[in-house]
Amino acid sequence: ARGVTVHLRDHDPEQARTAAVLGAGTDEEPEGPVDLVIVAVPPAHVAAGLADAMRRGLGRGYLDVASVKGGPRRELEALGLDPAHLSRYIGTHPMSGREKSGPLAATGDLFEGRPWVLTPTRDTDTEVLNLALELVSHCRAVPVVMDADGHDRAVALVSHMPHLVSNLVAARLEHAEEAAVRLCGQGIRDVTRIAASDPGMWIDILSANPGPVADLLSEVATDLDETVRALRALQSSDEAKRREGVHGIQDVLRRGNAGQVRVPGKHGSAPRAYETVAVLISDQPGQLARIFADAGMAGVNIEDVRIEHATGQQAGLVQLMVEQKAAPVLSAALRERGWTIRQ
Ligand SMILES: NC(=O)c1ccc[n+]([C@@H]2O[C@H](COP(=O)([O-])OP(=O)(O)OC[C@H]3O[C@@H](n4cnc5c(N)ncnc54)[C@H](O)[C@@H]3O)[C@@H](O)[C@H]2O)c1
Ligand SMILES: O=C(O)C(=O)C[C@]1(C(=O)O)C=C[C@@H](O)C=C1
Repeated sequence: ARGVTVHLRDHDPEQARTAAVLGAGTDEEPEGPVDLVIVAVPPAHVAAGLADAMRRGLGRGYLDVASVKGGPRRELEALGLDPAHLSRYIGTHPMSGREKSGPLAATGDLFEGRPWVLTPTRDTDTEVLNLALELVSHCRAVPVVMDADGHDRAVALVSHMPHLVSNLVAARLEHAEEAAVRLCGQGIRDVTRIAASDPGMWIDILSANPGPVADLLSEVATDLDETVRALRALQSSDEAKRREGVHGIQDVLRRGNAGQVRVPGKHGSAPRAYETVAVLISDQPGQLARIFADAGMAGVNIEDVRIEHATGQQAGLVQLMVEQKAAPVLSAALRERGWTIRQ
């Protein structure tokens, strides 16, 4: 979309072909070295993939997008490459992804407005840093410079520990009664979405960052113990104990609120208050595309979107987040085109 020629290569040629058909580039080999080689393979294969590309002189610059940065760099350094090769490498990590794998899960706007971490060292060639910055800019992401180990500590907090917590919550459902599971609403969908991710990829990620994640999970475990104690106190027949329990729970909820407001909004700044227009859709192909097209015809920009599926029903609720003044315009336009709007 930005006029850059992209050559795709995968150890499974079928994946590269599918990505090419979807418009991600061409699966034909380049005629000579490319400007930038991007290695986007599971973390455990990153160092070998980079070293192989460097030895074959496939590009002027090399980067990877793995979710961990310290391990792949150290593995690459241990492979005994020429230092001139190493200076042409920069480790990066776009802070956006999907719980599904492969080209069919890809979307063109995945990185828009998201942080994209770059981990240059003193030896990184300026031209390579600039190529990486150009890539981030093409993807409309926001560059953030960090050192590799600082990055790994940060993502332990904002990505790796939450991933495990999501799995732990989802694991409670494995043998739960069907009568309970059918009641799943949006809250548990939000909390467990990422638990659908590829376990192989996550074993690689967690194996490369076990210490910081274990430290954080141990803090969560302490909080859990205190929360369980507070809940047990709420069951007590002693009034003073029950009050203690209420304080304990209030404390957890207050601390949760205080942490949640620190989560940045879509464009990296404080979350913005959008108005929600909720539209009822039937479970048929093309419904979402029609809503988006109708919103576009009404001149309304959709800032965010959420979909709630009702269990066991052929219908769902699409929540369109728009600027406050655009909400009445969108509601009226969609009603006029036959959509049912939920207040
Ligand atoms: N999915 C996310 O949420 C996310 C977000 C940011 C970064 N990342 C990182 O991006 C990288 C790729 O993840 P993904 O989600 O795109 O995975 P994916 O499974 O969608 O794609 C990985 C591709 O690599 C191919 N592959 C595997 N081993 C290979 C090898 N040795 N040589 C060549 N190709 C090989 C696979 O066939 C597959 O097509 C990982 O390092 C991951 O940590 C993922
Ligand atoms: O939202 C998702 O599905 C993700 O995969 C997101 C997520 C994250 O934790 O933020 C997961 C791992 C990647 O390294 C980067 C992004």
